[in-house]
Amino acid sequence: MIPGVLTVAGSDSGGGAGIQADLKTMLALGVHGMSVITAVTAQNSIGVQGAWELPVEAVRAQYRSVVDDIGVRAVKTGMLSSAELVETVAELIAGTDAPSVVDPVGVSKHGDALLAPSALDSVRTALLPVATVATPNLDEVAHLTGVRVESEDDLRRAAEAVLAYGPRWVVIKGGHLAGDAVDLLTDGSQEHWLRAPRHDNRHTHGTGCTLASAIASQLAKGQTVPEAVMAAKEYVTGAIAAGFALGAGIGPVHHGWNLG
Ligand SMILES: Nc1ncnc2c1ncn2[C@@H]1O[C@H](COP(=O)(O)OP(=O)(O)O)[C@@H](O)[C@H]1O
Ligand SMILES: Cc1ncc(COP(=O)(O)OP(=O)(O)O)c(N)n1
Repeated sequence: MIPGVLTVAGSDSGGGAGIQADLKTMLALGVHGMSVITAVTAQNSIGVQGAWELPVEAVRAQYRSVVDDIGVRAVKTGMLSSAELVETVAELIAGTDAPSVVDPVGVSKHGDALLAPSALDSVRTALLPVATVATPNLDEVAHLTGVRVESEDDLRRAAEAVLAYGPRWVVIKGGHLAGDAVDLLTDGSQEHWLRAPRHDNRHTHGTGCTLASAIASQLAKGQTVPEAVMAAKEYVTGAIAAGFALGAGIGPVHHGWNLG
């Protein structure tokens, strides 16, 4: 049976990040992707031109439709926009018997806000505690914990600060540091350093969404968290290497790079 994976995230009209990146990743990794749309963005390679949240009852209804009938083997969250949506999604995940990958999306690559500042506390106190794996980037770590990562040496301190909010595992994404693309996966006792060569490719729109969806896809196929994160890192590294120009700005990663 093909395992089902659910993404709870915002729509990116340009197709590089958000729901669109998640569903493409899931197809490329051989799982059945399903979606709960939390917000719609007007977005392209140069930025986010507009964003509209869906009502809480629309999010709840989409989630119940999928989980109650089809069932899910893993859940991934992305753009949640408001405190009310963060708290609703946290409650839904807590009641679902499947691993969850929480990408605490705050701001797009172009600096456009995808989460209200007033929602940060709900991410800390409601969403992170129900995450199997949290995948913050360095900017999200700084906003959530106050820890500023300037080099690889700071990644362990950042991971400890995020783990204090309760996710079982955390991947601190060091993608915005100079040098190799190094991420740290830890549950507080085991540590796995994931290192890949930095690809000198400006077409990196959607890297974070792609990594988190790939982790959820591998978990749905029965891998352990370390196995899933290592396989996801390999997938996102290949997708970045094959990223391509589209529009006038930052193009998307190539989600189908592994399909031949
Ligand atoms: N230029 C790059 N070359 C190789 N890997 C990269 C590059 N940029 C980011 N990554 C990797 O992509 C993944 C997503 O990280 P990042 O881009 O920091 O996330 P986000 O999109 O949330 O800011 C991480 O595994 C990171 O190490
Ligand atoms: C709708 C939507 N969700 C999430 C993001 C952020 O995606 P990410 O993978 O972190 O990629 P960049 O925006 O950093 O390229 C988004 N842009 N839109």
